[in-house]
Amino acid sequence: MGVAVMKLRNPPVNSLSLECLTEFTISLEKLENDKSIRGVILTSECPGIFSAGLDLLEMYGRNPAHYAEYWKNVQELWLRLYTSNMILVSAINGASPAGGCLLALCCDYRVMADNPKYTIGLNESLLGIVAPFWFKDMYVNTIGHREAERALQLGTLFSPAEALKVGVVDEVVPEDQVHSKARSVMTKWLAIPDHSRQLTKNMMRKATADNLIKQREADIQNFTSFISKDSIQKSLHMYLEKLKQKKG
Ligand SMILES: CC/C=C\C/C=C\C/C=C\C=C\CC(=O)SCCNC(=O)CCNC(=O)[C@H](O)C(C)(C)COP(=O)(O)OP(=O)(O)OC[C@H]1O[C@@H](n2cnc3c(N)ncnc32)[C@H](O)[C@@H]1OP(=O)(O)O
Repeated sequence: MGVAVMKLRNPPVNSLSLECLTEFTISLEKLENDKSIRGVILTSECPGIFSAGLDLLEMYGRNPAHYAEYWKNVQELWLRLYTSNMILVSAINGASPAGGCLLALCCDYRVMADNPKYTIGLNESLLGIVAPFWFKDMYVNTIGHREAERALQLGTLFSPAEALKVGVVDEVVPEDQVHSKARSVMTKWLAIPDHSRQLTKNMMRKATADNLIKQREADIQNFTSFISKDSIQKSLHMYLEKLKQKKG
């Protein structure tokens, strides 16, 4: 039926390393150029994890040129996903913090597994960093200004039930039904003529995408100088240590 399934596979936690981001963007571009493909189901092959978001090791202890290169690729993936002409449905089969949530938010419809261990949200403030304006814009577009304001400040990671209530996801289903539900949602969306759906999607999303496009270079510079600060590097160090200690 012209539907591709993209499975994120970067063990152990599907963090979005530079290599992973680049491969993702290229795969997406190929699908976009394949006229037989009308829809993509985005899911994960890592058990219990949709995506741990941006790779913290790409943002910690590197040089400014690396940060700039990394951020350019984060922007590129976001622009491609958010403005895709294809129907994107995410089958969220695990934890989905920060950049993981961002991937899901780019989709046209989000189905999440009903497992309270899985959480989703933009938790950047918990790491001592700030979600960029275009993450924020997409959050506001999805859940409204007040909910986004609160969730961004608190770095809220929502359980599936909470995510459904606030509108971060569209549907929560038993874990073993995530994929079948994503497929049935896709079938419904495929019934809409592509041209009218695509024009409508473009009308809804263009202003948000253009907002980044017109200041991409400045955004890269902001990110690079922000992430290079000693205080921010210190926060990231502490967060990485906390992740390590969780194990021991
Ligand atoms: C003024 C403003 C201007 C500009 C904007 C500025 C800044 C914006 C900057 C950045 C925005 C970033 C968005 C992001 O996506 S940041 C990433 C946020 N991600 C997280 O907080 C998730 C952290 N991870 C977890 O919570 C958990 O790992 C988990 C729930 C995903 C999985 O838990 P598990 O118990 O199954 O696994 P762990 O033992 O915790 O982890 C295994 C292994 O993986 C490492 N790891 C986890 N997450 C990441 C990651 N995101 N990047 C890199 N590595 C990660 C973890 O440390 C473990 O490593 P070791 O095995 O100990 O080596």
